[in-house]
Parts: sequence; structure tokens; C-alpha cells
Amino acid sequence: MPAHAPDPHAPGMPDHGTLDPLERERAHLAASRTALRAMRHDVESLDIRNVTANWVNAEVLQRQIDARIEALADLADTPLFFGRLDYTDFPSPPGSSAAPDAPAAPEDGAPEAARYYIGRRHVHDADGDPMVVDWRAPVSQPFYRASKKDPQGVGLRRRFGYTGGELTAYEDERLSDPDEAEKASALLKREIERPRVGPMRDIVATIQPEQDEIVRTGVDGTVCVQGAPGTGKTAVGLHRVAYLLYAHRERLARTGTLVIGPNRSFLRYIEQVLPALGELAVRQATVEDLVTEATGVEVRGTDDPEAARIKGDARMAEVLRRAVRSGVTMPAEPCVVVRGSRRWRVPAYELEEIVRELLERGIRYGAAREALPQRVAHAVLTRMERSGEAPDDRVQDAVARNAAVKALVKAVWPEVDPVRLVLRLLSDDGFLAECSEGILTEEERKAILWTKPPRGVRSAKWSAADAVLIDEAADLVRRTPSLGHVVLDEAQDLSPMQYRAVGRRCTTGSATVLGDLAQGTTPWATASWAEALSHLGKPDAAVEELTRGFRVPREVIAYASRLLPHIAPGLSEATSIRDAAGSLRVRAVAVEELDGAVVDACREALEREGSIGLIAADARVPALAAALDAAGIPHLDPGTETDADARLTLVPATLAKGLEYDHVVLDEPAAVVDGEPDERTGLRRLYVSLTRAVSGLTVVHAAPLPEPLRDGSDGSNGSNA
Ligand SMILES: Nc1ncnc2c1ncn2[C@@H]1O[C@H](COP(=O)(O)OP(=O)(O)OP(=O)(O)O)[C@@H](O)[C@H]1O
Repeated sequence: MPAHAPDPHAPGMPDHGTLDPLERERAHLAASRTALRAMRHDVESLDIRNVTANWVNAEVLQRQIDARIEALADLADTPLFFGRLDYTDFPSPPGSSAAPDAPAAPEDGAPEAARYYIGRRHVHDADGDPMVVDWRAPVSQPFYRASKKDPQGVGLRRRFGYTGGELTAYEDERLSDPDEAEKASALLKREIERPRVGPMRDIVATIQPEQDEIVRTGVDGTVCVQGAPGTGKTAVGLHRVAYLLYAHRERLARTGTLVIGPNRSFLRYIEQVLPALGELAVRQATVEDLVTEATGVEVRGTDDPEAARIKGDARMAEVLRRAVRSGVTMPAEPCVVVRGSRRWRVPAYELEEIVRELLERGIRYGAAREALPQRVAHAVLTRMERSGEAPDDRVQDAVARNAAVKALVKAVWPEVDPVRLVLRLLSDDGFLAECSEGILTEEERKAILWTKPPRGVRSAKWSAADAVLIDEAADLVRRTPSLGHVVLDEAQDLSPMQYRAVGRRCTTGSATVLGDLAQGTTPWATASWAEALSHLGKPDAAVEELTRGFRVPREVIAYASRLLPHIAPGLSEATSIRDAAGSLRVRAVAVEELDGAVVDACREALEREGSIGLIAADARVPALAAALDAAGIPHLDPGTETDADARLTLVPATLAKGLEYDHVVLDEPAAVVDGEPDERTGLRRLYVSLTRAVSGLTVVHAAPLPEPLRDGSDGSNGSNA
């Protein structure tokens, strides 16, 4: 599989027939660029004046056109195509609707029409023939999945290498040639091992077969991916949304898509991936964003861990269900409706039957409240008919709006305000006891009751868990609208009640659930995916596992994996595709030298290329910031993304999840462990911190290392330097 080097003095766009293969590919790139410009020009010159009846239509259409123009931009630093497939099983490449007429084969491969260039977007020429096909099209799939064992109709797979936007190399695999040995692709390896700086990038050129299977799972299927650090879960989730938007654009444009991440800095880190894939309309939010937006409350308070654990427990769903319905009473009086000279009387026992039936039907509280007056009116109408009248629908509506019926509804099925309801539940011991009878213990009740109840909903210091309770109550009253697809990243940290909050946002849609049980650091962290999926309302979802690590070098992942038996026994250790010898340094220093040694390690890291994350226990962050300032080393504030000018950022251990840096300096592991309420959570936090490095990790410690990391604890030695 030769990788072809470029001729640095290659001429611009010479005659097609006489060119060497690389020149021909460059010519195709140039022609594709021209075609893309023409596509953009066509859209820009659309005149919509004659096709729109009014200014609202014109406005909508113009917005669509602007978005299309934006999507057709030719970005200089993102290659228009990165691969090529020449099909031999002609003319039916899998899933392709194209049935090309086979022209004569040119000298290097398949007939032009059986050849597909794979890129980020579709480009066609003036005749509408494809010059580049979208990576998500069915015809592109073998680029990711075909192998010698299963060539999927492909004779030749070509990968392109670029340097600064210039096409400089290509590499071929002849999948149907039995004599060509299967070799690892050097271009693929180079791309995967390219150091990562700044925010997360897309991986369209190098999606791996096991990842591609998850990316292209059908829109109706929910998938759950368990994966060790750096196995590409986040990347896979984002590419899956892009894939689904391509394959089901209309349906998802109507229903909407959403990516959920754990916090702002994580969302900032991933926010450019989907736009780079041409998808600008995907919302990215935290669970807290969703529930505060839906309920209108602001989170200003915190819970102690025990209160938060109980509030996040799935049993609270039943407590809330009872609370919402607690105001429903059985009618004691008949309902008497006066119309003209006649009085119609529905006796109490019949009203009770109606109320019971509505309670049992399992419809939303609010929907039942709206149905109740109609039911009572129906009972009145039945009486009218029996006495010879012929009332129509308008009469039924009028009766439903009658003052006596309204008064009845108000009395037996009172309106519920979810915010006030939860306020009462957390302030009123008697009410909480009534609603949680047989569900919560007295201690549990005490743990969640406010010691000083707020005066009203405005002065209440709602916690994040309270907002989820209110969201659940709101859904019991009125159904939360469902989106078409939700990606839930770092799912392992969600409480059962948070899973339910996410689940009700995709009841009629599907979800991609991504996480790692070993990285769960909340008191309620997920212990089993089966349980989590049942809280989400998708108990039948398939659970896939990814174990091939793309981020962390072998030496570093082996070191971090020593913690696995203590934090998640039974989970597979990640392998690493990246072999950076000398990537791990462990330095023991005296207590008084600690800050200085950390500063030195940062200085050394700054001598190399790429981003640097100084990860430390949250409590150590101010001291380290001061030490860096004193040493005159500029650094970014916690949670800020690095860029080419500001490459060093200070990362509190609690914010490190999901992020990555070229070099990581890890301050005092024992302090990271001690920063958590229990040892297992502490070691999990440490595992997260140890697995953020792409090229190198330097651990600096004064206190003894946690036991599993000590030299010889597994017979090996973290190369002390
Ligand atoms: N097929 C691939 N080709 C190139 N890079 C890849 C591939 N898969 C993953 N990566 C890269 O590996 C790194 C880790 O990926 P990602 O953040 O998605 O992993 P993760 O499983 O979500 O990790 P964590 O559990 O730590 O959050 C990223 O830089 C990502 O771009």
C-alpha cells in the first residue's frame, strides 16, 4: 500500500489525460472547488421576488437561502474530499441509487462513473453529476467498513493526505486483490495520531468500523455505548446526529435534535464539531438548562449529597405523582345545571364515577382536568336526550362552560402549579409524609425537607435536583414535547430522576446514550446500563462497548487502568492505538517544593507543541494560579478553552471530564482523591484526571500516591523522572 509523495513543483491544472495520478486527483479537487463555487453562486443569484406571495414567506425563504449559502462555503483548511472508492461490483454499490453507464476505464482504476470521492458535503457539476459525495450517503459507507474479508463491492479504497489544505499524498488499498497484504494505513495512523489542540474536531475521515456501526444505527433505535476514556464516545455521538440529520432530514427538522453534555466548558469544547459537519441547527445543552428553561425556575441553591441522592431517586416520581393528584376530591354534592327554565341534575355518585375513571385512565393531570367538564356536560346531555331534546355539540360546549360545572371542576380537580407543588412538598412535613407514605423513610423525609422554608416560590433557593422534581411534576400535568433524537453524553453521572427528565424529551424519538461506568463521580452514579435505560424509558436499547482508545498513549492508559479494579471491577481495560514512549512521568517532591515543581512541569510542557491542562483538586486551584502568576506564566481561567496563543489552562478536577489536552500536568493525586466524599468516588475522579492526555502526562506529588498507583503495586513502575 504505497503512500505517494507529491511533486512539490507540480503545475496547476494541466491536461487530464497526461497527468500522473496525484496530479489527476489535484485536478479533480480543483474542479470540485470550481463546481462548489458554481453551486454557491447559483444559490446567491436566486431571485425570490416572484415566487413569494408575502414578506413572511420571503423572510423564511431568504433565511433558508442564507443558511444554504453558509453551508456551501469552501473552507480552505478542511479538504473537500478525503477518500475515494472505486467499485468493481458495478453497477450496484450498496445503497446507491446511481446506475451509471460504464464508460471506458481510465488508466488508474475503475470507470469514472463507478468512482466516488468521499467528502464532508455533496458537490455536483453543472449536469448534476456528483463530484464529491457526502460521507453519510449509503455509497460512502464501505469507505469506513469495507475490508479484504468483506470488500463490499469495492476494488480500490484511496485515502488522501493533505498538508495545509494542499493535496499532497494518497494511499491505496486494493481490497479485491488477494496478493496485496492487509496493512495498517500510514495516513490513517498519522491523522489519528495528529496532536489535538483547541476544541474538539470532527473525525469523518477516520471513523473506525466499530464506531461507524454505531454512527449509522437507524433513527428508531436507541443505542447505549459503554466506553473507556478516549474511545471516541463523544465523537461517535456527534457524528451520529450528523448522520441522522442527513438520512432523516425532514423528520428531524420537524421534531428537533439535542446534544446533552455535563457542563458549559464541555459544551464549549464540542460546539464546533457539528457546524464543521455542516449541521448548524442542533441544540447543545445541559440537563439543568433543559429543566430550568421548562420550569422557569433559577438554580441558586445546593443540596447536601444525601438530600440530592434522595431527590434524584426514582421513588420520587411516585411521590410526585401522588402529590399532583392529592388535591383531587370526590364530589359530595350533585351538579345542577340551569338552562332556560330547566334544571339538569347529575348526582354525586355519577360524578364520582367520572372522576374515578379519569384518575384510572393514566392521562396527564391537565388533560384530565380539561376532559372533566366535557364528561359532566355529556352526562347532562344524556339527560336532555332522554327527556326528548336534541342537543348538539354547541350545547355540550355551553354546558361544559356553565358556572356550576366550572365550580365543580375547581372543587374536585384543582389546578396544579408544579413549582408551588414542589415548594409545598419540600416545606410541609405533613404533606410530604402523606405523599411519601410507604416510599420514603422518616430520615429520608427529614433529609429533603427545607429547614427554613422559603416564603414563596421567588425567594426559594432551588437546587439543581429541585428543578428536576419540578420538571417531573410539570410533565405529570402536561406532557413534555418529545424531540426526534437526543444524544446524552457523560450519562453515567445522571440520577434516575435526571434520566427520566431526558427520557421524556425523547418519548417518541430515539437516543444515543454515551458513558463510562468507571468515570461516574456523583453519589448516584449509574451502576448498570440496564437500569439507567429503564429510567430513560428505553429498556430495550442495545448496549455496545468501545475499547479501542484513540486519545491516551499506551503507557498512560496502563497506569490509569491500575485503578479499574477499585472503581469498576469487571469493566474492560482500554487498549490504546497510540504508542508514545516516554509519555508518562511521575515526580515525587517535598511538600514545600510542590508548587514550584508543578510550575516547572508546566514550563517544560510549554516548550512543546499543543495544549496543556494543569489538572488539580478544586481546592488547590487558587494556590496553583498564584504560583503560575508569580512565575510569570500566563494561564487561562478554569474551564476556558485553549487556543494557539493561550495554551495553558488550569482545570479543576471536577471540570476535567470529557476534555483533553496534548500535555497534562496532574497536581497531587492524593488531593484529587481527598476532594471527594468517599474513596471510590475520589479514585474515579483521579481516573478521569489521568486519562485526559494525548501526548504526555506528568504527575507531580508530595503526598504518597494513592495505593494502586504506587510503584510495584502491580509489579510495574510508572517511569519516575
Ligand atoms: N476514529 C477516530 N479517528 C481519529 N480520532 C479519533 C477517532 N475516534 C476518536 N478520536 C479522537 O480521540 C479523542 C477522544 O475521543 P472522545 O472525546 O470522543 O472520547 P470519549 O470516549 O468521549 O472519551 P471520555 O470518556 O474521556 O469522555 C478525540 O480527540 C477524538 O477526536
